[in-house]
Amino acid sequence: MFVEGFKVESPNVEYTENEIHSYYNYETTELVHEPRNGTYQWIVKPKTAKYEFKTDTRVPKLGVMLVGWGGNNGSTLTAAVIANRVSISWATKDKIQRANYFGSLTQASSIRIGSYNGEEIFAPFKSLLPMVNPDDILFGGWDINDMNLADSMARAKVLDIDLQKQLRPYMEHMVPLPGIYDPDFIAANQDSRANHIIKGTKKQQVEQVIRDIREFKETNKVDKLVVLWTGNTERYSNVLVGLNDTIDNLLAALERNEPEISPSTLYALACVLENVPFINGSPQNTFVPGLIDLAIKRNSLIGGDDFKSGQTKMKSVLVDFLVGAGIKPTSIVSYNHLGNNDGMNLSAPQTFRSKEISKSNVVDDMVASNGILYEPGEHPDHVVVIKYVPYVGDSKRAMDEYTSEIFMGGKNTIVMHNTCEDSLLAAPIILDLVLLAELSTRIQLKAEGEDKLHSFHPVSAILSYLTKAPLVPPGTPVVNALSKQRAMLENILRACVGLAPENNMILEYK
Ligand SMILES: NC(=O)c1ccc[n+]([C@@H]2O[C@H](COP(=O)([O-])OP(=O)(O)OC[C@H]3O[C@@H](n4cnc5c(N)ncnc54)[C@H](O)[C@@H]3O)[C@@H](O)[C@H]2O)c1
Ligand SMILES: O=P([O-])([O-])O[C@@H]1[C@@H](O)[C@H](O)[C@@H](O)[C@H](O)[C@@H]1O
Repeated sequence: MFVEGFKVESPNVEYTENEIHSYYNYETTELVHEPRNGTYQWIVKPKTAKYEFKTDTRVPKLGVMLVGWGGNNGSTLTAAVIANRVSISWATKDKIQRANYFGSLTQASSIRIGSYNGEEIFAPFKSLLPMVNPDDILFGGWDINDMNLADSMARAKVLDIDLQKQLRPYMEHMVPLPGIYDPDFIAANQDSRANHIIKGTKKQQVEQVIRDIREFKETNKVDKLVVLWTGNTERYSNVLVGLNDTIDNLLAALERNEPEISPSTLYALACVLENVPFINGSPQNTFVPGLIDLAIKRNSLIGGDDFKSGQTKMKSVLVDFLVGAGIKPTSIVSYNHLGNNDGMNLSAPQTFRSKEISKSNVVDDMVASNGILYEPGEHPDHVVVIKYVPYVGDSKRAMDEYTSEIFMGGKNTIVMHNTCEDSLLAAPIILDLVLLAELSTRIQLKAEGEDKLHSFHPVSAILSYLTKAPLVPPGTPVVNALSKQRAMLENILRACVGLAPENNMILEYK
């Protein structure tokens, strides 16, 4: 059965006018590797760590500024939020379609809250904690191309024409702010698009972005702002001692107008200096070490990298299933072609390499988890191919082949074909990223022994479910298995309302 909402009644949970306060027992383990009876053994000691969570339940008026607002993802998301806000429905060849948020974890998935009279009861994921209603988000942003959002939506060729016609009046007055353009970091084929640029030195460009942020907040009277990069994939920046390896070196490099500082790093720098959350939806290494250190020093949320939307999301499910079932993937080939501007930009070797890295590393944690299947350092063959085929537009064709070793020398090959508008996969991911980033800034926690409540670590690991290459705090393990990422996120939010992790034991019925 599905219910619309719930309230927790517990001696460990207190609801006040503006807060939810929970006192939580975190059941974990402590491992030691010690001699026992003359030989070293791994000893597992169950441990209960007491935590306190405090969530500010005042939902802000949220502004979202997208870098690359005029792109396929940016225009599609903006269109979808408007369509939901005004409840647009439109004619398709199959039926009258209504706006929805399918593909969004926060808006269209559910959680189990328990059993009632022998029936499993589920509630909306978003009912766990007060979240911003996406219908209320105010969008803005930057683009190196000056096209308005209605024309950008038409250029993207993602949404049905009848829907586009209804949306045009809402979007034709939306024009991105000029963006920071550096042809050295994206494909040369993007040069004809770049007609809307912030002039000046890199430092002057950062200062302009800061002015843009302040003006957007003031003009729109938003309480909070999140900036998200959905611009073109850049090549990796060289990480060099003396350039971007420390805060001081990065800021000094900015003063010297060093060419090796990428546009995405400049936007991120502006946001960290303004304490505005910045999320990287692309695979490049925007977060160079000096920037990460600055974000930590200023406790300014950063998250990324690269939306996990399709082929890689499926990979992080399938490989988790195979390895978890004791089956040994030995060859993974991921091919796709698409014809949108993203695909055109990725047709350059240097930008493709950024994407190849984020699409390839996603199986590392799952492979490393099973020493029965894999020798130390052993990995499946893993190949990623992306081709640009203009005719198919945003309708990405993904073809995957997984070959595995199975019982008694057998082999199994799984082949998948997956076709859909890439932007219709990414747009709801962008929504979840900005909503969860905003929510996480309203949560404080304190472990037993800490003297006061504090925010999550500014390198936002709880966004991992939504990214191909999760950015995590230094020294933190990277988890890519989708089920574990979702469980981590859900269970942290459950802890904020004093609910135990969903352990699926259902002992009541065993
Ligand atoms: N399923 C998906 O669509 C998906 C999944 C994962 C990652 N991504 C990444 O999301 C990004 C956007 O994808 P898209 O399909 O919307 O691409 P797109 O090319 O349609 O949009 C990118 C937009 O960014 C603009 N731009 C480029 N550099 C800029 C800069 N420095 N400042 C401001 N604007 C800039 C471009 O003019 C363009 O309008 C890409 O990097 C892509 O790799 C997309
Ligand atoms: O998310 P996913 O389907 O694994 O990966 C996708 C790639 O297959 C596609 O070629 C690229 O254009 C998208 O930006 C996205 O990164």
